[in-house]
Amino acid sequence: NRLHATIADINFEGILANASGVHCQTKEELAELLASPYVATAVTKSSTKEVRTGNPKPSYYEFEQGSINSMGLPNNGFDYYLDYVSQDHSQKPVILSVASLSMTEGIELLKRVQDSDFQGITEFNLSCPNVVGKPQVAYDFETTHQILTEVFKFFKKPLGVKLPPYFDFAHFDQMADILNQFPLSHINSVNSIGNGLYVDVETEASVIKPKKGFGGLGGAMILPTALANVRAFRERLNPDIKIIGTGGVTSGEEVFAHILCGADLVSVGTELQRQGIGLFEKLQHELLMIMNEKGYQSIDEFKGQLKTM
Ligand SMILES: O=C(O)c1[nH]c(=O)[nH]c(=O)c1I
Repeated sequence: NRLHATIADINFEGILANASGVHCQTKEELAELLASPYVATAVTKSSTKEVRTGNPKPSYYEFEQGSINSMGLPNNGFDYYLDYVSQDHSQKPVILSVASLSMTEGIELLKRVQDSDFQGITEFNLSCPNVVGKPQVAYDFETTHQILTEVFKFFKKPLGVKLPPYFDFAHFDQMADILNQFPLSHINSVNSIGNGLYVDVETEASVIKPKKGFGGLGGAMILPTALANVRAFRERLNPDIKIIGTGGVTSGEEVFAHILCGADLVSVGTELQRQGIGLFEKLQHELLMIMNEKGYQSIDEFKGQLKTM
């Protein structure tokens, strides 16, 4: 297969996935993703111990250049998703996303994953920007180091982390130094650009209700930030730590660019929300066309091979 990847000894046929949060709230949505021959894996909505309804609506808004969301971590509860991923989906791996409303809750949930029958990949979301009063954990390097130190005392299954975008080389360096201390299966980079603000000039108002209109940015406009983060971490991280590239994918071109920067899998959020599951066939077709034009048989021939001047 020309499009393949391996994370934590788990093989993926194809390289496309949903971004956590999109088309992954219910078992039906997850099953629909897995049923698509163009989807390599499904990532669950980040889950918390308790069921959450999330922030008041409207909490999602799309505009030409992308999207803004302040969903507020709505989810059907950890047990619901652990039950689903623990069922046999042998035809495809499923990634379980776990949120951390607090260090103690995150650790408790990961202990339950460790003690469960689930043998797949868990992704610890350290970057939700929309829980009122809660900071994005991964912007606090000391706390991130502390949490990962605690977690890896007991967690022996494949574990990755969902990271927010960073914007400073000192932060790329500091975060990579921390991550390289742990046997992580992968990082997923980037989460939305936190706390953007979209203003509707006609109504002179913000467009989502939570947090006076502040929310995470996604879609086409975040591509350069997403690619920079994928590239920066690929250059800095231990090669055993794989990368799921997320952010700004609307066509095969951006999938190609993510791989060129070092991504092993590529996940899609805003555009998936817009176009639905049919998008994956389009993305895979476009990627293969680009590879044919360039004479690449497999993505291994160009993965991480971004040229510089
Ligand atoms: O508001 C959300 O539910 C949300 N929204 C995002 O853009 N990223 C996240 O990690 C989460 I947990």
